[in-house]
Amino acid sequence: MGATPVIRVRNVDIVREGNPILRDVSLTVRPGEHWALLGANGAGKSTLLSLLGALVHPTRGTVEVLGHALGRVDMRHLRTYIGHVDPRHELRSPLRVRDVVLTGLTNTSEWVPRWTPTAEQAARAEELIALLGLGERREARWPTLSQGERGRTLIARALMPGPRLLLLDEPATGLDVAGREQLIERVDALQLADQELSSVLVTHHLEELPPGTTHVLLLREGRALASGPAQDVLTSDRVSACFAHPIHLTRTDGRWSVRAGRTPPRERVG
Ligand SMILES: Nc1ncnc2c1ncn2[C@@H]1O[C@H](COP(=O)(O)OP(=O)(O)OP(=O)(O)O)[C@@H](O)[C@H]1O
Repeated sequence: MGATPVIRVRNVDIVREGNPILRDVSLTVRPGEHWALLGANGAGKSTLLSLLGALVHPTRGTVEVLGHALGRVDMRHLRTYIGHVDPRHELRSPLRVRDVVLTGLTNTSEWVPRWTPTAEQAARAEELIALLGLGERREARWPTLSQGERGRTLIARALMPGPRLLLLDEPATGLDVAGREQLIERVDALQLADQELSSVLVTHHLEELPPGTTHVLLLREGRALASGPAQDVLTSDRVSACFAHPIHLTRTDGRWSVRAGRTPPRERVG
């Protein structure tokens, strides 16, 4: 608990066009913690993730990345500590999986002409490709990849510079059940492989939470409804309040599932 937090957000407000989008939100992510941001559509999850990714400034409050305050140091420098997986990644050239992963080092979508990775960098790319379960697809070209393979390629790409924090914005959106399960399995594997890495994952779906999720922040209308260790925060009552709908929550083998409707208190989680 003594280690410098990877991210410390204190009493942040974000106002856009006069509308409050985040209100008095605080969040501290420590090394090795894996957070999930949960909330209904429009709750402010993606806005909070952009703040964590040093992509936007708060209107009020403070954000520190590894002890450096946003606004006092170069945002681009801070971003080198953060791997942000953007599902809207635009790539025009038909690069191979291996080369897409290597563009994480140049922080570009396309391959930078005349840039050559070192042998060590190429080996790291191969390691990440294997870790994300893409070994057999390493030579495949981007346009031929399934959505699930693209998502996992982008996670490997984000990890290339060795960030301290990985941000995942709804990584399972659009995946079929097999694609979703492969993704969760791989996120689980990488969390186990690097005990220092922290992550923050945004989702609406509790079924998509990797079993290694340690902490949860429930957002409702821009406010933190609850925040803390997953087993404390993820109760049927709290999740029902977060989504303004009665929800029954269960946990089996480390994974969560939900169904609508009230159940007798003795059957509820928490
Ligand atoms: N630049 C902006 N100007 C005005 N309103 C904005 C802006 N960006 C986001 N919003 C509004 O802020 C609210 C929160 O948006 P955000 O995308 O962070 O929510 P979310 O929880 O990620 O939603 P979803 O689950 O639908 O992706 C929404 O009502 C959105 O319309």
